Amino acid sequence: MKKITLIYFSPTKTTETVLRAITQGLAQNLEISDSEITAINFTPPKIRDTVLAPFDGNDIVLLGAPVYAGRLPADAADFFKKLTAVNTPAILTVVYGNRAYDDALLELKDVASSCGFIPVSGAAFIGEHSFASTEIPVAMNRPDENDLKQAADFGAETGNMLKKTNDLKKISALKVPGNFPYKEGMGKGAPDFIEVTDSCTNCGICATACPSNAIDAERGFATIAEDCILCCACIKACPEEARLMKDGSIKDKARWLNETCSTPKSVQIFFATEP
Ligand SMILES: Cc1cc2nc3c(=O)[nH]c(=O)nc-3n(C[C@H](O)[C@H](O)[C@H](O)COP(=O)(O)O)c2cc1C
Repeated sequence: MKKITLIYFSPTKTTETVLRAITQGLAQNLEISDSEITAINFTPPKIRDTVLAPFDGNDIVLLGAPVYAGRLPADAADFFKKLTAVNTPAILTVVYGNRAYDDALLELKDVASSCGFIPVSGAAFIGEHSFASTEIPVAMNRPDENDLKQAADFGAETGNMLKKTNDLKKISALKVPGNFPYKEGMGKGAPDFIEVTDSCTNCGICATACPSNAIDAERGFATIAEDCILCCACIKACPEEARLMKDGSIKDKARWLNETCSTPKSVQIFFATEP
């Protein structure tokens, strides 16, 4: 009996939504019950201290992360690099905000391979841009119903491929777009771009949502700029909409994305061999 494990970083939850839809199609295709499915969401920093047992040939692992500056977020890459696997098929997914995914899927493939996974399929999905708001929309409401149908179909097609493949070691290497050396990624640290308004009720939901412990409860839940990774999870999680993007370089970037990346992009999927 096969087990499915989803391992993902997803501050604003679009990657999580896509991975769950892929899993649904895969599990249905391979007749794997819910009790054999485990989700490891390593967005909260303390989860990243966990050392996972090695995966083996009874596992199917889905790895997922958003695209940050055309790369994997550094925290996601660092966690993935600690995984180990022997003869384990991996399904790779990056989710990007309708600009481009550049080298992120290639980077994920390279990291997965270096951990011992056998990448069998890969995909780039579109998610609402982290910097987007109702005022400055970018890829709003993606993944939409159509994206999620494609995600489930992608999972099912990967299932078909796995059923036809007797020896994973014999499949050809997965090819995905991207270049090596990769684009320069982003480090930690952000401009002072978030304002906390009087609507804040000190509920602390923003601090819990933050993947980099960058919210200071002692200072009115202000963002600690040097620890911030710009993910905007705190803005999107606030039930009072008390966290706003200030005028400045990040808001300008959101406006640029709104003007430049408004044509909806399509999902792209890749298989190591024909499903
Ligand atoms: C710091 C940062 C950099 C980003 N860089 C890109 C990018 O290079 N290309 C792109 O299309 N989207 C980019 N995005 C948007 C995210 O990839 C997108 O919103 C994704 O759906 C977020 O995933 P999540 O909901 O799982 O957090 C970036 C977002 C952030 C916060």
